[in-house]
Amino acid sequence: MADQHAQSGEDKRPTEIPVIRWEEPPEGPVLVLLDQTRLPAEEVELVCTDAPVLVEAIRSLAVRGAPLLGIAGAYGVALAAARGFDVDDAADALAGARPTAVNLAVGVRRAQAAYRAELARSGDMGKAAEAALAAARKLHRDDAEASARMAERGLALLDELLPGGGHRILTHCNTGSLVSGGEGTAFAVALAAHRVGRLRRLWVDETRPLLQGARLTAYEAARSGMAYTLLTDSAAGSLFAAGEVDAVLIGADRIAADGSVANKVGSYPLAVLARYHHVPFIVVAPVTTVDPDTPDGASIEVEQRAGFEVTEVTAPQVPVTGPGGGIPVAPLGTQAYNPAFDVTPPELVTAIVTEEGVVSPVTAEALAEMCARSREVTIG
Ligand SMILES: CSC[C@H]1O[C@H](OP(=O)(O)O)[C@H](O)[C@@H]1O
Repeated sequence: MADQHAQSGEDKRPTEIPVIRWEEPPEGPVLVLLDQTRLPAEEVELVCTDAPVLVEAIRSLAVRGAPLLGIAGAYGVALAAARGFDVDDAADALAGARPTAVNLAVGVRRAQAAYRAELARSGDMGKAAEAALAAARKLHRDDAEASARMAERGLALLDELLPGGGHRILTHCNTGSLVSGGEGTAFAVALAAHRVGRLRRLWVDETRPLLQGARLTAYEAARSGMAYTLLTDSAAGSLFAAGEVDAVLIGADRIAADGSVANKVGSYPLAVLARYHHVPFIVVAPVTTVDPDTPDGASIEVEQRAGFEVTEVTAPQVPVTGPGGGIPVAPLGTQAYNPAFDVTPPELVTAIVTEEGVVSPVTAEALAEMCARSREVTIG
């Protein structure tokens, strides 16, 4: 099978530009983002001066991926506070920008709570703004640390489940440095395996309709020097049938209390294929993605996105004619079904890998115990 072997470059972060950074130029603080809608063709920075600009960046997926959304949301609250905007209005707009990834609201509310607590304590809005920024910076640091621990735990699990090394991993969407304060979630595990010579190949689902796999994961894989192969989402089944997949590694946007996993649309079919072909289906996500307040999969709000993302493709070098600003690939007026995520039931999940530990089998009790342990660590 033809391999797309990445050019043998040294292992480096997917871009020379940080995915997200806070800056304080003379004209006032800004949040600078790597615009992920422009990758892989261009590394373009997006400068956010207030919450509404950041809300649009979240909605357009210029900044995306559950853990990074939490970090960006927290910085967004700090930005509103630092620039004297209404913090509660900004927090509500940011938390509601995308409904499925619980991390977004978690990050926003943490920074908002820090702001409110300091304002109540000191009555000083400047100190309150600094408290919100400190909360955002802590979330950023904590996620980087969580990413490293998930990579370590995930690699250990792969080695346990697949003795002999030479793992052939299939992944979906994008879960690397572009969704994280560190090296990501599921992709970080593949990267760890690559670095110790135990990744034989990364199979990369293109991930229609927004092609996070083709545009972003292939980009990160190429920069890492690992062997990877891009495939259409519909080709995954034949890979399983050919015995070419040793494990599936995916991220998550929200994990309900019963262990149901919301992730990029196309994840559930992979879980069914994995079960049928007796292949481990592993979810890698920080504890901030587990939502004890969402009881089960049916309670997860799945973001429905605009149909033109399905009926059109965008190619910057080609004049666009479609109502969505893209090139129509379906008759004009075609209605499209475009859920951004789907939900995998816990019984199809082999393990959930977090920075606090591995939950397997996935039960509500095991998840609750892991979350309680995490809170003890956080509070401690
Ligand atoms: C590990 S978070 C990455 C997660 O986010 C992606 O969704 P989106 O690109 O719409 O933000 C996808 O669900 C990934 O698994």
